Amino acid sequence: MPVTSQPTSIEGVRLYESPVFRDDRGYFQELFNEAAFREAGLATTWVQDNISNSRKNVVRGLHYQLGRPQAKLVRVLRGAVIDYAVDLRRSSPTFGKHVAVELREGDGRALLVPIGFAHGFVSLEENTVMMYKVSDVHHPTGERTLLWNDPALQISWPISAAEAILSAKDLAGSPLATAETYP
Ligand SMILES: Cc1cn([C@H]2C[C@H](O)[C@@H](COP(=O)(O)OP(=O)(O)O[C@H]3O[C@@H](C)C(=O)[C@@H](O)[C@H]3O)O2)c(=O)[nH]c1=O
Repeated sequence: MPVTSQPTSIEGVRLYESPVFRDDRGYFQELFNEAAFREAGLATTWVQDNISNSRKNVVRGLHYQLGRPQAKLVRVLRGAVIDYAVDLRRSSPTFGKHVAVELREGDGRALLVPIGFAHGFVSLEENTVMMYKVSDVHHPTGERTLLWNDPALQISWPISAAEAILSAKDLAGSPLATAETYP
């Protein structure tokens, strides 16, 4: 069955949709079919699959890697998130701008976060499970965090800083003004 794709407000960030077959048992979906994604225009070679489980109001991000940058193909297996991709390509007309997309279990959707973007999400439900493919391996010394609630990003998060649950690393993220970026 074909995977369809649609653009977002930022060039290169795309939303893919796979058919979800529902019946009285529940649903079935092909999570990843290489040929179907290639037909839909996405021929990236993925080298690693990641999964995370988050309590409600967990914010992870906004993350990117220097040296070994990663494209990410992001979907939600349980619960729901608002997912964000922030353009960190200095030469881009949309530098500093972001796309926000709601992803939830059973929606058949996958968001492509290309190389050159920071990525993050907020979990809207308890035990939200996110799964994503990445195009390069984890490179701890190249990991960077863009400060999730830097006002310069103009992201309207659905929760306040007091409600958000973040890692120590993410609390200490860099604002856009001093963040290292991509060419
Ligand atoms: C990202 C990553 C982490 N780890 C380890 C390092 C650490 O001990 C533990 C938790 O790592 P973190 O706190 O960085 O996990 P997390 O905050 O979930 O990081 C992820 O956030 C989302 C938004 C992304 O876009 C991902 O690319 C990734 O950066 O897992 C790996 O072994 N491999 C990996 O690829």
